[in-house]
Amino acid sequence: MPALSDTTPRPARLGCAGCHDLRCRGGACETPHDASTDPERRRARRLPSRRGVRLSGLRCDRTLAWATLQGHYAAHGRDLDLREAFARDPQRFEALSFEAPEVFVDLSKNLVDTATLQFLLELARECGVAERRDAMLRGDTINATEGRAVLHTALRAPPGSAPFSADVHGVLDAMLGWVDALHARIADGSSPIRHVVNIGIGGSDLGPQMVVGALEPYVDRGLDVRFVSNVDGHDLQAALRGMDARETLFVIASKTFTTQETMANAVAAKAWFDAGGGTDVAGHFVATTSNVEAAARFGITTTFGFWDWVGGRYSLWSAIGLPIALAIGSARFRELLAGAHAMDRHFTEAPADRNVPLLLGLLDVWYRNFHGFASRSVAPYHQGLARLPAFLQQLEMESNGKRVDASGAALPYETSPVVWGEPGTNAQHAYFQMLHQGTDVVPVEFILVKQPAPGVDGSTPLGAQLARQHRMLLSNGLAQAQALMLGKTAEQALEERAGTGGAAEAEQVLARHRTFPGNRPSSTFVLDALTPRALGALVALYEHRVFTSGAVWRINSFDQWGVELGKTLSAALLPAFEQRGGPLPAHLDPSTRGLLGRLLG
Ligand SMILES: O=P(O)(O)OC[C@H]1O[C@](O)(CO)[C@@H](O)[C@@H]1O
Repeated sequence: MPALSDTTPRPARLGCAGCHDLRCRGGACETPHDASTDPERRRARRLPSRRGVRLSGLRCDRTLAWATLQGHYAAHGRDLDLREAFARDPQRFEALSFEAPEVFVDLSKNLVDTATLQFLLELARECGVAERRDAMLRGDTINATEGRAVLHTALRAPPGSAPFSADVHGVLDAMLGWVDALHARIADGSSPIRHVVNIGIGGSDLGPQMVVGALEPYVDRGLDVRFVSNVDGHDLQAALRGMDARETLFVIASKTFTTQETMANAVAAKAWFDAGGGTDVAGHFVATTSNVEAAARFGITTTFGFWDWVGGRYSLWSAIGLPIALAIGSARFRELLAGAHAMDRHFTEAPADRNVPLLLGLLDVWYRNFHGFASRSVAPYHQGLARLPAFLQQLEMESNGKRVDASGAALPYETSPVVWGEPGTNAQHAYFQMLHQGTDVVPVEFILVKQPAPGVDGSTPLGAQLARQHRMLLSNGLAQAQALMLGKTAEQALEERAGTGGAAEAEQVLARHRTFPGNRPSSTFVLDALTPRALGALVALYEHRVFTSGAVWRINSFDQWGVELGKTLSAALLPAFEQRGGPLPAHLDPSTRGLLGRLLG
């Protein structure tokens, strides 16, 4: 078989080899070009820049708006009753529902009124959210602890409209050209590739995996795209079961190309490929990374690159999106980018009081810091979005799960809520009991998609049945939001069982179990259809929402130092597992030592 790389463009250019700055054309670079080999200089380049930690605006809890919101919460917010609010204001739905590109958002079932939103918008103004957004879009080093700009928005901007446009579109065109060529060869029978296995973890897995699942009806050329992330070898084994090495393309996806799990799985994949009679590693392994040199050392010659200003959890728009493009084709990948760009423009241009990501981020602050709600549940009523909660866990909790501000000062207020969820209707039969009757209030986010997948229509008996099921799905989603808000009184519960003949006392007790407090908040997002464009817009909506709450909380939403300690300790423990039988390390705490003994014994 011809090597896949034969027809491929050269690896993506990653900017100046010395300073890794894409703007640098060599001659203008003040950093000696041999600096990349000098660890001291490399470290120095990563030091926080002063520019990055100089934050505009006030710390949120020192603003006037914060004090106003505290008063508003005590006077109106804490006791706001949604049922009364709707009875008082027949226009509440119209006043509190919003249009963003591709996504309609109903916030009217939340514990807010228009005054709450005005005070929250004032908070955003005092905290300098718009200034921070503009600094991000300009390419300022807002990720100060890593000395990096944050420019995922540039990845989906049309040519010439954002920083690094030539580089971004150079890689994008090369990657999509490569995808088109492979698809053409699959179509004319000259490529045996049938399966793609993306090996990556975190941002190099969750985004592409979520998108490929969501856009399954758009899968092109019948390519079967799978994802392997866990260092647990069962993950890889399960993904490869029944596959033929000659028909398999591996995408090794890692921004750093050093991540333990991904590297281990890549080695295992290579062993599987060799054992399966594969000979052409260069033709069956490609890499998506910002560390082209490491990919080359692995023996990979086809690499699509990206830049240090693309954070892992914001990277599905970059070369990390290769498995998405392989699954749905280049034109639809461009639609995904276009949808995200439309949301970027909305976030930049829409007036604050109609700016949906801004309002959602502020609502998160309201619930977290004033109501004290510690978690939010996301319930997509679409099986394709099954991995959305997992994707959002990384996006939101890795971004905003911080306890110091961007300058390192300890924060006296709470930051990221726990984000969790499952697709409806499955979630209803699992944890919705707690949402309706538990002791904690958990705001819920319902995501409803008006139209079923293309082809689900009444033209065949199966299509008609699936269309009916789609109607069931939507009625379930809508009903759950209704039930959370309306609840059921003890009197209603008693009334329902009137005449069933139960003893009065027993009926009273039962009614208490069958009572729902109601007044539980939810937001409902409505998409017309789960198209690539709509999904792009939805994901960008979440990205900007997380940016907004992070900016109010004054944290660096773009680093992730909290994942480092565990990695270091794991590397220190590994030798004990590898040299089985040797003495246990003496310095360990008694619990870790005891468990280690148990595992090694
Ligand atoms: O793409 P890489 O470099 O393999 O990193 C994978 C993931 O690991 C993390 O650094 C966390 O461990 C994420 O932020 C990132 O998405």
